[in-house]
Amino acid sequence: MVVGRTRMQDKGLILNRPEYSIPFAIMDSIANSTSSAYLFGLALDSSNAVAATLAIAIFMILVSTVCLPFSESDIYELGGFSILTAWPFFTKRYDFLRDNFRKTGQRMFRFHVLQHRIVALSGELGRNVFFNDQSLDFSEGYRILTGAVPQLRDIEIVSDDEKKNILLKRVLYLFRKERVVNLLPPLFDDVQRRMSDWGREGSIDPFKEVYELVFQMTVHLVTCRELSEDKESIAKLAKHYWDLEKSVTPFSLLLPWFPGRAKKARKDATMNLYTLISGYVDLRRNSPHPTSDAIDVLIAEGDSNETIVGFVLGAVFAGVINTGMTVCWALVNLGMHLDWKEKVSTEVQALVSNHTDTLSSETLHKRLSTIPMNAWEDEMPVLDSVIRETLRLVINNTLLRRNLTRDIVIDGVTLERGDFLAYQASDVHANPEVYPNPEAFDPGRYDIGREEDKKVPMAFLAWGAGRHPCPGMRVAKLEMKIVIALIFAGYEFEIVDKTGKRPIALPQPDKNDLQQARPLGEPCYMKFRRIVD
Ligand code: HEM
Repeated sequence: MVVGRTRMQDKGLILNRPEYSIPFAIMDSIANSTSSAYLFGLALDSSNAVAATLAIAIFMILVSTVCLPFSESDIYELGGFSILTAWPFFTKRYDFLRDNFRKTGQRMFRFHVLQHRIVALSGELGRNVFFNDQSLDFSEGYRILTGAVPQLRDIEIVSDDEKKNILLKRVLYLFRKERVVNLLPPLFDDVQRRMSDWGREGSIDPFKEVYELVFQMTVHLVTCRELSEDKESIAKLAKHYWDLEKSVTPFSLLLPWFPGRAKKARKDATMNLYTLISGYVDLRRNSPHPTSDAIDVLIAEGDSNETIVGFVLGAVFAGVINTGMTVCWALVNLGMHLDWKEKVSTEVQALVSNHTDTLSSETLHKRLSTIPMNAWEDEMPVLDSVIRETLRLVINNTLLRRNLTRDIVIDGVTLERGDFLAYQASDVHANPEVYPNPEAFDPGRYDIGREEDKKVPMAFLAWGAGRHPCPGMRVAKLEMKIVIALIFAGYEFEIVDKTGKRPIALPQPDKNDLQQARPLGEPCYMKFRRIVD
């Protein structure tokens, strides 16, 4: 492999590590202290303290950017001031990685976020190490570089649960097939209740209303009926999540210890989430009638309130975003590709007539809720391909790891212990050699005979791969199918722009919008008319 020279090498300027380790050691100590103002003997609430802290922060930022830590490197380093270079990593992550791979022409490049070194990887070799190497930690990268993950440590609730992979274990335990089967009827009730608020005819923003259906179902799956049936509590829960999301700014990620407004907003939102969810855990704990709802199951397992709340926070975060954006885009894609809309409609009609009594006077959602789990999983190949293609086009998250154990050498490049790694799924999902015409919505590319997703190893990464496949896949697919089946069997719909007409151009997701991937430019809407109750 041809390895890029560092910019500093190009300029004949190579600094050794010890020269930058001093200012970064100071930064670390500040970051690790509960408050830099206290470190310097000042009270937090005095305006002097805030000014002093701000001055220290600015000083440290300047020091860190001036003393850019270039080592004698075997990898292309992004030059410039590290803060400025890395800023788009926080604001426009998708573009940042794509553009720098294009610009450098390399399979790997490195940049700095203050004291952290991040290596962006691409290609088959990089992908293989990223997903399979045992030295790579799954959670550190997300915790440190992605602020929207709710963490109880922000409100000084400390538990060892994170280390024990509680979230993964509980998701696997709660989402067992035999458990999920019993949840089908209440999930259909949930969605139906919310959809009936849309009225019989009108127009909705799917990126709000359909997204909310997914939020509702996910909360039901990981908490209890009392919470999921209380519209006001659900709305509050959603608001606290958005408050948390809004509190994340590039500045708050770069200087998480800085006692500014963002830190306070984050703390308040996390506390509000904790109080709300913990209240429902107490409610279930004190109930004389245990149920099979998730909170009751976890109480029976002996989990503390902290563990249960930590699980709920993580599961809602992991569950809603990707499922929400995928089902919204699946509906938009189907609304814009009438041939596929027709095929899905035929498939849904067949499912309904094969598994329900079409002459029954029961409502549609009640009939659908009796369809066996196997039928949802095995008898919807067209919808499966539509979901897969939507995932390929929309879920191009930047996946993160941290190398915690030992140096790893890939193709002559050393990934040092402590380095963060970033891999963007579009590296393969948008590769025209794997997926010809990669921007096109073409669910047929997974058909037998074409099978483009099997052309190279790990060609389809929307559900993860290697050591960390998504444990929520079964439930996420089920949630999407519930929504799509209810819409296809119960409504006529079309995708329109704000004037009520079919958009001239195909709406495209904003891949830098990590929470919702809303359409770029003009919004689009779903115009509907109820046809079957
Ligand atoms: C369309 C929906 C979803 C997509 C596309 C998706 C995608 C992914 C991906 C790509 C990963 C691996 C991340 C990495 O390698 O860094 C992952 C992991 C994970 N997902 Fe999902 N996910 C979805 C829904 C869900 C749901 C509904 C849940 C549970 C409520 C969930 C829980 C998790 C958890 C706990 C992990 C971490 C696994 C581990 O620690 O090894 N996901 N997901």
